[in-house]
Amino acid sequence: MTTPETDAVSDQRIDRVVPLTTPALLHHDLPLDAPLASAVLAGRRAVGRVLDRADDRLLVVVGPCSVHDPAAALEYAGRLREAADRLSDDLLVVMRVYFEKPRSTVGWKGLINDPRLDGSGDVNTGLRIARTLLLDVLRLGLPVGCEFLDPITPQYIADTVGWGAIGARTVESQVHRQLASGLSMPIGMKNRPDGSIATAVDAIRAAGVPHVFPGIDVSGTPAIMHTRGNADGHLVLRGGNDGPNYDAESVAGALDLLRAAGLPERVVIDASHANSGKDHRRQPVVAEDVAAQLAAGQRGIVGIMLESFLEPGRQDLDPTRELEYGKSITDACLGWSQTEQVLTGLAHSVRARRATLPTPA
Ligand SMILES: O=C[C@H](O)[C@H](O)COP(=O)(O)O
Ligand SMILES: C=C(OP(=O)(O)O)C(=O)O
Repeated sequence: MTTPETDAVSDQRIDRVVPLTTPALLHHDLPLDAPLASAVLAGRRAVGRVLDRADDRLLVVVGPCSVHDPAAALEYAGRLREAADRLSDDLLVVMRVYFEKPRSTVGWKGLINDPRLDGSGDVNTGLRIARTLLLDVLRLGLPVGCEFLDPITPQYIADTVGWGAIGARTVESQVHRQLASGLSMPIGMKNRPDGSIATAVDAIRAAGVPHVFPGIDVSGTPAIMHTRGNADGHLVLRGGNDGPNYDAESVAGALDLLRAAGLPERVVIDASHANSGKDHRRQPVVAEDVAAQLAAGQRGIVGIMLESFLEPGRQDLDPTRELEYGKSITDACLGWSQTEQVLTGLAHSVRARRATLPTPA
């Protein structure tokens, strides 16, 4: 029996509750068929081989800071696919297809949360658009990379994902470390926004072992998840409040921390975020420095992340103005032509690094 008192206890700050579709329903409507599932598995294996240095190519996670217009993202994917094919001897290209944006304070939280870009929060539509695009990008022949932010959304989309990230703002969170321990793909742990690398190293260790925690299963039913641990965790250096951490000295320091923790000595360098001061024009500078480290024989750098879209820069989400096609509404991105130049330069440096290694007998 409810009374005014019992009614007044719960959900006092919940304005509305709207039913959410289940993961199983979304999978039913938008299935990952057998050929696409094979492509996802091949992508994950390829990433794993680069991380383990069984493959001497460079992992490149490249694409928009966030997807807000699936048509533009798909056009981008078409261009990236051609570049990825051309450079596939040296680069393993994964497209950033980011739908969940962690905000420093407030702001648009990504296409899953708000697909209409107007605060209406139609998550059902957001999930549907996101899964459709993920399948489309896979069909084009590119593995996809996502940040996992919400602990519920992975059941809706994670089957399509070849590489995942836990972001700088959530890397210390037990919820996200547990989540990573159960995710099926390699997960990059970013250093904290204040620059703490030790926190990301802790996250790799925490996600590397089994956990038990409440979650939802694919039918949407509350479930107790018993995970196996994720052995493919790795560090992503994205710079911090006190400056960048992509330089050779920072990389060496990060590799030392990993060694001391008994973890594989491998890092991915994020050329954007605090490594570029969010100025897209600095991403090529970071990439050149990384390329020089590779050419000098640094094998600890296994990958790089670039924020890139069709058009350079960024634009504000302003409801009174039409958005410019192919331009980021979150962080500033490299434009396409510059992206191609950066990718070509990285491929050269991978060849130079290969030349520094002894030829196998
Ligand atoms: O990658 C995107 C942003 O850097 C991240 O979401 C934080 O953005 P904000 O500081 O503008 O909120
Ligand atoms: C939010 C992101 O990065 P970070 O967590 O490093 O700020 C991102 O890569 O979109």
